[in-house]
Order: sequence, then structure tokens, then C-alpha cells
Amino acid sequence: MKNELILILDFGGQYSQLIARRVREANVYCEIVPYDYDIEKIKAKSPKGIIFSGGPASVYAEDSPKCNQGVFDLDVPILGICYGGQLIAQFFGGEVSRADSREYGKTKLEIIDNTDLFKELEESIVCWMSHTDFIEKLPEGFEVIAKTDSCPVAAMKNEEKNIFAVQFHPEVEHTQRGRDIIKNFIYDICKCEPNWTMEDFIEQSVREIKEKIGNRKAICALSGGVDSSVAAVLVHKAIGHNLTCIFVDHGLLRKNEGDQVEKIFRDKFNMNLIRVNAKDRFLSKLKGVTDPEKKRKIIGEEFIRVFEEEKNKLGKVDYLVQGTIYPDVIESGTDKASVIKSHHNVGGLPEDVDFEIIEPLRLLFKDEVREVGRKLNIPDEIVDRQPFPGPGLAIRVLGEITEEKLEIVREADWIFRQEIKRNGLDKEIWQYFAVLPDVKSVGVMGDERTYSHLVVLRAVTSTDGMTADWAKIPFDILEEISNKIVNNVENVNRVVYDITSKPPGTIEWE
Ligand SMILES: Nc1ncnc2c1ncn2[C@@H]1O[C@H](COP(=O)(O)OP(=O)(O)OP(=O)(O)O)[C@@H](O)[C@H]1O
Ligand SMILES: O=c1[nH]c(=O)c2[nH+]cn([C@@H]3O[C@H](COP(=O)(O)O)[C@@H](O)[C@H]3O)c2[nH]1
Ligand SMILES: NC(=O)CC[C@H](N)C(=O)O
Ligand SMILES: [Mg+2]
Repeated sequence: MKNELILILDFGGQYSQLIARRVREANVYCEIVPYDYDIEKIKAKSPKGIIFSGGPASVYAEDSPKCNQGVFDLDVPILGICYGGQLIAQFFGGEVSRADSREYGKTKLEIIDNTDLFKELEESIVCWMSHTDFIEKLPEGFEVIAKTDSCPVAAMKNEEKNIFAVQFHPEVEHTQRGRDIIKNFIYDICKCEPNWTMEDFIEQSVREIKEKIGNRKAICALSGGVDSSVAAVLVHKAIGHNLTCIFVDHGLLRKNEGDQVEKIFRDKFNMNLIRVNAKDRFLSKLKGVTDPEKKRKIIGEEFIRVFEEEKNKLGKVDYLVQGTIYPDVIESGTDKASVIKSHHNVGGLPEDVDFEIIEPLRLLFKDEVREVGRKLNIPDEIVDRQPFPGPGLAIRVLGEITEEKLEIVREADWIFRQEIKRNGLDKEIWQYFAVLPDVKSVGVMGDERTYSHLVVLRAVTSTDGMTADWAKIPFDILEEISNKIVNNVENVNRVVYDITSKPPGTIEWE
């Protein structure tokens, strides 16, 4: 059976994938295509609804992105979000201008009409705004269905044509009832049935991988983390023993991690696995390097070189599977989004890669990957594992990496993780680890002056890693952890706790 489809036209918004994710969450299939996607191709897909994303441009600018005008004649419901909504206003003869003051963050939305898009919503909700332009003049045939203090047309509709526009972002977590607004659009207005599931995602991915790889061979970059484990199991389902997993111990793993990962995979999975011990080559390439972006690129390249060497031993291998997920992609920058940090597996890849890369999870968020993992019966000890970045401790030892510093951060991290677990906090905290900034401070131990390293503890709550809050670990637990670290880790005399959320910080320090 063909899935009912919601098509998202991407105008370069930071949250385009979040829109897709909300639609998937509501059990409806969706695809994201570029804003200028060919109209004949759109027709061929016969979408039941189209959503225009937000975007950084202004619709009145000369070369601003526009969709094909034929989209408006398809007789398919349309929802425009922010830039997408402004585009609708402009197309139908309204006016979009630059506002005197930028509206950013939480804003009170007054709902005027709660019959369709805002069905069953309260009279007012808190919505999340991120714009400078606004719809100043309503286009003909449209009516205002919500407003804010500074935005006379915070939402509008043309009932006859089934076209809707909102200035705020219903797809972000901070908009109250945002999920319901999206559901109202896809269920009531587009008449989609909620029947697409993660099982469908699995089935479809396996089918596509099978078609693509056929009887050829692939290797999978396996870290033992959630993403690559799920990617490996998916591809294994598709091509069986033509898949070989390669786990690289680059000397930047946490305490005992290399052996643990190897054991779990040998015990629990019936997959070909090769462990490559590559500590010396990674550390020698990183010697003297202090710039975080350089570190990531060196590691990204070295991973690929290791995979190439292993591939040559296996005969002809055309494909490299990676567990890349959406935040890795968006943070590494795209032609429309800016670089936050080059994740080693995306922005850190060298230009010459002797493989075709397959990334079945590239469009999913972490919690969706976990859901896929559970459906694939991957053990909880893997699915619930906290994320650990591919460059490992290299981006947690700030400045130059030395074996001594790696040892310090590894020991401190080990104590921190043990204590979090012992206190039963490991389920509620999304990610927690130690960082070694390149800082020494004065202390007094046993009546003697010390001048030693400072360890930072970082712990965050999050659902998808895109935004995060610092975890409110009780002071007495923090106190105990601090004591244990200073008493047990040599060359450390001070421990501090990071109380920055993301944004403005990121989860990792580099
Ligand atoms: N030590 C490693 N050996 C082989 N491949 C690795 C290693 N570390 C990372 N990778 C590859 O890089 C990808 C991205 O790493 P990342 O840490 O984001 O994902 P993960 O380790 O699979 O999951 P998690 O985010 O839960 O740690 C992995 O999915 C994997 O394909
Ligand atoms: O595989 C990876 N390669 C990388 O280069 C990388 N950088 C950050 N991370 C992980 O991504 C999530 C978001 O991290 P940040 O808030 O630090 O950007 C967090 O879970 C980080 O641990 C990485 N994972
Ligand atoms: N988030 C957006 O889509 C912004 C749209 C447009 N660039 C504005 O500033 O209003
Ligand atoms: Mg990892």
C-alpha cells in the first residue's frame, strides 16, 4: 500500500527537519524536498498536503527563494510556516515588510478562530517566534485567525483554497499545543490517516538498502553507540553477512570501553566484527593540535583511512555504512545552514573517500533512532546508552592532547558515571561526562600547596540533542562526586560544574 504523503518544501529553515519529525510522530509519512522542486515531480508524488518551512531570507528580497507557482493550483492543502507563510501572503497580493523590532522567543498568541487549524485550542497559547519580517497587509480572500501584540497577522487562512499560514513555529517544543496544530493540519485539513509507523520506516529502509547494495559488500563504522548499532542491524537485515562491522579503538575511548563494546557485539550479535587498535596512529596525528575543528577533521580523515585499509583486506567493498543522524548533519552546516561544529562523520570527512556512503538514519533524531532500535530488539544496554562522540576524549581534553591528560579525564569520567548510576540518575540525565580544560589552579592538600588540573563536570537533559538544559543534580551528590574525583584522580585538585544550557552553549566543550 502506498503511504499517504505530506510534502515539506524546505526554504532553508533551521527547523525543517523538526517539522518532518512532528509529522512522523503523528504517524504520517512525509518527505522534505528543496523549495524549488519540480512541479511535475510534486504531482507524481500526489501529496495529501504541503508544508512550506521557514527560512533565513526575506520574501521581498530580489533573489529570495520561491516555489513553483503551480503548487498553488494543485488543490492540495498548504500550510506555510514563518518564511513559508510570508511567501503565501506575498503570492496572493498581501504585503510583507520588515518589522520595527525583531520578535524572538516566547510570545503570547491570541487565537481568533479555533475551528480548523487551531481546533480545540485555548483562546490564547504561548508560541515561539523567530522573525524580523511580518505580514503587514492581509491578502485578498484570507482572514486573520490569530494575532499577537506586535503581529496583526500571526496566522491566516483562505478557507476556500485550504491554504493556511502561521508566523510562529508550531514545530518547536516551546510552542504550546504545537503538535496539535500540526495534527489538525494533517488529520483534519489534509485528511491523512495516522497509519505510518516506525516499522514502516524499518521495512522501507531495509528494502532500499537491499536494492542499492544487492549482492555487493559493505563495511559499517561501528562505535558501539546507539546510532551505529541501529544502522548496523538495519543493514545486516538487508544484506546479512555481506556486512562487516569495523570498530576502531582510537585510544580516545572511555575507561574499559573498547573491551566492553567488543564483548557485547561478539556475545549479542551474529555479525562479522573487526576491532582495529589504532591508538598510536590517531595520537601521533593529533600531536600538538589544539584547534577543535582541526582535531575533528584529523579524526574524521583518520577513521576513513583505517576503513580503507580494512576494506583492502576484505576484497572488493563498495559501501561504508555510518550511523550519522540529523543533528550531526545540521550542525556540520549545509549549503543553507551555518557550521556549528564539524561532526567527524559529516563535516570532518576528507574530500577523497573511496566508498559510497550509506546513512540510513541521516534524517532521524536521537530519540527516533532509539525507537527504531527497540523495534529491532537491540538490547536496552545499547539503546539506552548515553551518546558518546566519535572523536571521543579528544574533544574533551581541551587544547593539546597528551596521554597524561587522557588518563585524567578518563578516570574522572569513570567516577562521575559510576556515581550517577549509583544514585539512580542515569535514566533522567541524557548525557554526562567529564571535561579537562587546559587549566591549572592552586589548592591545598595535606597542608601543602598544589598546582593541578581542573576537571569540569557536564551533565544535560535533552530529548534530541538539538537543545539541552544543564541537569539539576542535587548538591550533595555533586559534593560527593567532587570529593571522589579529587581524592582518587592524580593531578586534580578542583572540580567545577557546568551550568550552561544549549543554546547558548553546546553539549560538548569543543
Ligand atoms: N570508534 C569508532 N569506530 C568506528 N566507527 C565509529 C567510531 N566512533 C564513531 N564511529 C562512526 O561515526 C558515527 C557517528 O558517531 P556518533 O558518536 O555520533 O554515533 P554513535 O557512536 O553510533 O552513537 P552515539 O551518538 O550514541 O554515541 C557512528 O555512527 C559510527 O558510524
Ligand atoms: O559522532 C559525533 N561526532 C562528533 O564530531 C560530535 N560532536 C558532538 N557530538 C555529539 O552530538 C551531540 C550534540 O553535541 P553538541 O551540543 O556538543 O554539538 C552530543 O551528544 C555530542 O556528544 C558528536 N558526535
Ligand atoms: N524563521 C523564519 O522563517 C524567518 C523568516 C524571515 N527571514 C523573517 O525574518 O521574518
Ligand atoms: Mg558515539
